[in-house]
Amino acid sequence: MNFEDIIYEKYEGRAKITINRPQKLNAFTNQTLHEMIEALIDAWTDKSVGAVILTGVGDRAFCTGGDQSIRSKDGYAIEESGEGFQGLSKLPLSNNHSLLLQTIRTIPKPVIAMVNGYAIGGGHVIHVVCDLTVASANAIFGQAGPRVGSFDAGYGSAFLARVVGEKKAREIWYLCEKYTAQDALAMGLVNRVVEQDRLSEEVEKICDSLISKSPTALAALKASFNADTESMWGIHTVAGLALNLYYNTDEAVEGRNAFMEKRPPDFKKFRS
Ligand SMILES: CC(C)(COP(=O)(O)OP(=O)(O)OC[C@H]1O[C@@H](n2cnc3c(N)ncnc32)[C@H](O)[C@@H]1OP(=O)(O)O)[C@@H](O)C(=O)NCCC(=O)NCCSC(=O)CCC(=O)c1ccccc1C(=O)O
Repeated sequence: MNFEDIIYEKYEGRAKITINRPQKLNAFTNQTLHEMIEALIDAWTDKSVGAVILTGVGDRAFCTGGDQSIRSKDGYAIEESGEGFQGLSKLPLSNNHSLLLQTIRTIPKPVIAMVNGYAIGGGHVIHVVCDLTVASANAIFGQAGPRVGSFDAGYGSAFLARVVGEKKAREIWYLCEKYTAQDALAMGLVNRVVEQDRLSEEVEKICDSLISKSPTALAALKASFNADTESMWGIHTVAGLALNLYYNTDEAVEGRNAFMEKRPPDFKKFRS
């Protein structure tokens, strides 16, 4: 597969996937997610690879979730996701996002999120399911769904609660505030915070350590850590169906339009 939305590199036992949509703060489309899944499967099946790095191009964003500019009433407009899209790119965005999360969890090699700026919305969820997260001091974390008419009621909420605790996870989703890298470190949302100019160096050091370890031991440990939360995949699948239906409502469209029109949303009339 030719990659357009990501940069995929392999070197010294690592596979590195870099989201390359800086004009949209590395927000993703179906095509982006499809490419990330394909790259992960390549890393999975390549015996020379011992660890995977996920990051975003530039120093402003890791990933800011779904590209709101191509989001329509039926979810995200597939026909606007680029010409010649095929295979997984034909699925609704939420399905591709779910498959990406599950692939990150299932690949029997450690996946490290290198967060170099905003990790927001569906982009935040991606780092949450990675095995490790290393953040630069300028990184900003948060969910945006209830503000922009979206939600991830699967791994995005349930697994987040396992990571930071119930109260904090509810706060993150309900209030849609932004958290600094130091906030994230304090709540156990990231493993390490380093100055921006040392981010790559720190991640490379962690990769050196990982690839010097027994790959089978790491794979077994990853599967074991996953086992306890595996049933969330079922919840996540139901939540994906609900999300696709929700995108078709006036309420969700108001959230999306408010973001695109740079105004506060007005959800009053949707209260029940
Ligand atoms: C990321 C921000 C906080 C950055 O704010 P700021 O620094 O003030 O910069 P801006 O001027 O806002 O942004 C610069 C520029 O980038 C454009 N942009 C930013 N994010 C997106 C995006 N996601 N899609 C499209 N475009 C984006 C922005 O419009 C500006 O463009 P100009 O042309 O220069 O005006 C802030 O930008 C922000 O809050 N962004 C929105 C993030 C967002 O809403 N993400 C989706 C959230 S949905 C969610 O949280 C749950 C759903 C979910 O997880 C999920 C599950 C399954 C499938 C998809 C999703 C999903 O994420 O939708």
